[in-house]
Amino acid sequence: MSEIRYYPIMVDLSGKRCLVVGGGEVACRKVKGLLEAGADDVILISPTLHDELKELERNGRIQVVQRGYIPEDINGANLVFAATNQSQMNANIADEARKLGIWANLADDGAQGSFVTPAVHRQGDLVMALTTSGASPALASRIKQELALAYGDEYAERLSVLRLLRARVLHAGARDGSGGEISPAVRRRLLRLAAEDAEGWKQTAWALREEPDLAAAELERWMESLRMQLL
Ligand SMILES: C[C@@]1(CC(=O)O)C2=NC(=C\c3[nH]c(c(CCC(=O)O)c3CC(=O)O)Cc3[nH]c(c(CC(=O)O)c3CCC(=O)O)/C=C3\N/C(=C\2)[C@@H](CCC(=O)O)[C@]3(C)CC(=O)O)/[C@H]1CCC(=O)O
Ligand SMILES: NC(=O)c1ccc[n+]([C@@H]2O[C@H](COP(=O)([O-])OP(=O)(O)OC[C@H]3O[C@@H](n4cnc5c(N)ncnc54)[C@H](O)[C@@H]3O)[C@@H](O)[C@H]2O)c1
Repeated sequence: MSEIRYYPIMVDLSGKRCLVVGGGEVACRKVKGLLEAGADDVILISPTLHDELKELERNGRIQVVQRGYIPEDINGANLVFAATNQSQMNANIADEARKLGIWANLADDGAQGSFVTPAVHRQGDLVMALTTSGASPALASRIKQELALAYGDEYAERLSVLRLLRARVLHAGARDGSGGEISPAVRRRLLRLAAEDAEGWKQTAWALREEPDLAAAELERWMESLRMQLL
């Protein structure tokens, strides 16, 4: 086992400057992962550029500085990805980042960085991120594919309905079908039951998609049927 035990967190990247150094396949994968996560301030430094990076620059998704890295580049960065094919250069970038208290990722020597990037499966609000702590990135990628099969696109819809139900149940003074206030203990049980209910959300999801005017009524119907199950 590696000596590093990683702590997973989910970071909101909006307004955070992400600096990617290198313009090859690996830098490109890191950039795409950042953009998928909503990063809006991605700067890439590299003398050569993968085609997809050129396209992302043309579309204004990232800023590119086409030259080799210089130490000043790191100023103002919140996260740094050192993904050049020069291991000494990657190590220097990581040293500078460490001195400045900036978090850095090293593509060629994960353990020397302050964080590693996980393999990620997304379906709407569902975000599954996993790591093998550097033991086998290829297995991380494989497990991600297995998760993608088990957690397909219905999970995006299921979560959008659960989010609505949760807001409705937690809404201050939420009432049940007969006008009684729902107690905090019952709310918790109701929300757990809703998460376990593999079918109940589907009617609301259908309404949201096809007949938005019916969605609120469908949500009430589902909540009421869950509440009846608690009695
Ligand atoms: C998960 C993923 C995320 C991403 O990059 O977005 C990711 N690597 C992926 C793929 C992949 N990388 C490599 C192969 C070839 C097979 C192999 O070598 O095993 C494949 C497989 C492929 O290409 O299919 C080579 C490789 N990777 C690292 C080193 C250097 C070293 O060992 O330190 C070398 C040798 C370089 C060389 O040969 O010189 C290092 C790291 N790679 C990590 C993440 C971090 C640990 C994560 C973990 O263990 O879970 C870590 C430590 C640092 C980091 O990059 O953050 C992404 C899958 C994305 C997806 O499919 O969604
Ligand atoms: N973490 C991972 O998932 C993973 C996977 C495969 C490889 N790797 C490692 O990552 C490194 C990069 O892989 P790649 O396939 O993208 O390599 P690559 O050779 O395709 O690209 C390297 C890029 O770095 C740029 N570069 C070189 N010196 C630079 C400098 N001084 N400043 C800025 N940019 C510079 C090059 O111009 C090029 O664009 C490899 O050397 C390998 O060790 C990591």
